[in-house]
Order: sequence, then structure tokens, then C-alpha cells
Amino acid sequence: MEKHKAGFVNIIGNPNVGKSTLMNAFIGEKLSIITSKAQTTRHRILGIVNGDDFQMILSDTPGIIKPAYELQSAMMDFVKSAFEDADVLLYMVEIGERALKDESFFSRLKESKIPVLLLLNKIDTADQALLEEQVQYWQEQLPEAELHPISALTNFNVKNVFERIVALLPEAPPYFPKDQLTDRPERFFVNETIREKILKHYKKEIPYAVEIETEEFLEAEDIIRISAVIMVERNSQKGILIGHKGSALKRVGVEARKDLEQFFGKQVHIELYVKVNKNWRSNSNQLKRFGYQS
Ligand SMILES: Nc1nc2c(ncn2[C@@H]2O[C@H](COP(=O)(O)OP(=O)(O)OP(=O)(O)O)[C@@H](O)[C@H]2O)c(=O)[nH]1
Repeated sequence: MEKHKAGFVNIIGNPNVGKSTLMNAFIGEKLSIITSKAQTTRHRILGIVNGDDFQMILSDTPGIIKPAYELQSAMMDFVKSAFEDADVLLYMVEIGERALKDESFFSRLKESKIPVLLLLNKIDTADQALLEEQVQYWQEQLPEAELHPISALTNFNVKNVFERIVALLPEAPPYFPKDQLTDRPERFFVNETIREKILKHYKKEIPYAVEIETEEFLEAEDIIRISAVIMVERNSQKGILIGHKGSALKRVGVEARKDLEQFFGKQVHIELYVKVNKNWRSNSNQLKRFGYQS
């Protein structure tokens, strides 16, 4: 039998290029992967794909941005750690995009000793001429990287990339039990589901100001009872989040419940509370508490 391979694979790229979509395509089932945020290790592990003779531990890094406040600086530290701990780096760009916003980051990428796969995503949106022009552009930008045009959304070339990553994994025993999909418990999945609904229904400021904590997750044979707190930075945000007679918050709860019921295959009861946690994004203790800083 072949030796077992295992390793950490980090996906890096600007916001919105399709990193999560690729993760989902790799793992196959949308809801099985989502966990997030800081880890006791320095990775932000989102999902683990197990095969008979390999274990691929995938993590995402927040989009590359210039830090504007402390939370963003903490996020950028994750990006830095991506260079230190990964066995394979996936640098994702989308069709039409030019080099990274953060140049210092880009030069690190060029000098990386770790194998870099440059994934040119969303090629379903490009015609042949544009595709060829883009391939050439990126090959010049990062000559050392292995370039793969893909469409994470339509699954084009995703399998090839997957196999290529497996080939690049070092020989190692598994880091996590092989029946485990993620290293995060259900509560984090609940948090992310609620956050997704908030992103969907509120304007920009609100999603970035909230942090969610699932305080209770009680699973009985036929029902799961969840109680979660949504923290905001200011009173005014609390009002917006709740909405007129609670209608806006209710919608978040109803939609999150539906997704969670589907995921857990059980009836779910969910209670949401909103609390003000003043300026938590600029407070080191709070950032630690939520796992953004160690
Ligand atoms: N046409 C097309 N759209 C895609 C493809 N991959 C992702 N998208 C879309 O691009 C948008 C962003 O995708 P995400 O997977 O959320 O991107 P992300 O990089 O994880 O975004 P952040 O979490 O903000 O960093 C979504 O609307 C996806 O459906 C693709 O291959 N083709």
C-alpha cells in the first residue's frame, strides 16, 4: 500500500474571487464544511477531506485587505501564517483581476518556498481570447506558480486541481481522526449560518459589526434547541438589526432555522438575542474571546 499523505492547504486571494465556492466543490456538500475563525493552531480550518491514503486540511484566509482597524490587522496575521504553515498554497484570482491590492503580500507569494497553485477562477465568464490573455498575464506575474484555469461554480477542472494537490501533499500520518469533517463543533456552524443571513439582509455596516455566539446548543432525540446572541457595536445597530416590531430579526431566525434543520436533519428551535458589546472590534480582549487573536 502507498504511504499516507497529509497536509495543510491554504487558499488565499482577494475577497469574492470564489474561495468558498472552491472549498465547497472540494468537499462536495455545501453544509458540511463551514467553520471559521481562529484556531488553537494558527490555521483557520474550514474543512478536512479524507481519502484512504490522504488527508487534506483546507483553510481559507480572509480576503487580502489593508488593515483599517484592529480586527482587520488580526485577520491579516492569518494571511501571514498561511505562508508559514501551509504545505501547498492555492492563490486564487478571478478573470479580469489584476495583481493583489497588497504588494508586500504579492512579493511574498513570489518568493514562497511552498508550492503555489495559481487558480484562475470564473473562466466560465470569459471568452477564449480573454482567457488566453489572462493566462499569459498571470504566467508573467508568477512564473514559478503552477497555473490552472478553473470554474469553481461549474466544477470545471476542479477535480484535476484536487488530484494535483493530493500529489503535492507530504507523506505524513493523519492530523485529525479520519471520520472528522471539520475541527469545529456545531455551535460554530450555527454562528456562521446566522451570520450568512445577516450578510444577506442588512447593509454593509451591520454584517461587519456583528459577532455571534451560540450560548446554548441542546440536542434531544427529535429537536435541537439553540440560543444565540448577536453582538453589535452600538445601540443604533441594535435597533436596525431588530427592525420594526422585531420583524427583521425574525426573518434572520426563520431562515437560519430552515438551513439548520436541513443540515442536522432534525427540527430546530432557535432564539436570537441582540446585545451591544461596545466597540468590540477594537478591543483586544474581545478579539481574543472570539478567537481572532491568540
Ligand atoms: N461565474 C462564476 N462565479 C463564481 C465562480 N466561483 C464563485 N463564483 C461566485 O463568486 C461569488 C463569490 O464567491 P465566494 O466563493 O463567496 O468567494 P470568496 O472568495 O470565498 O469570498 P470572500 O469570503 O469574500 O473572500 C459568488 O457569487 C459565487 O457564486 C465561478 O467559477 N464562476
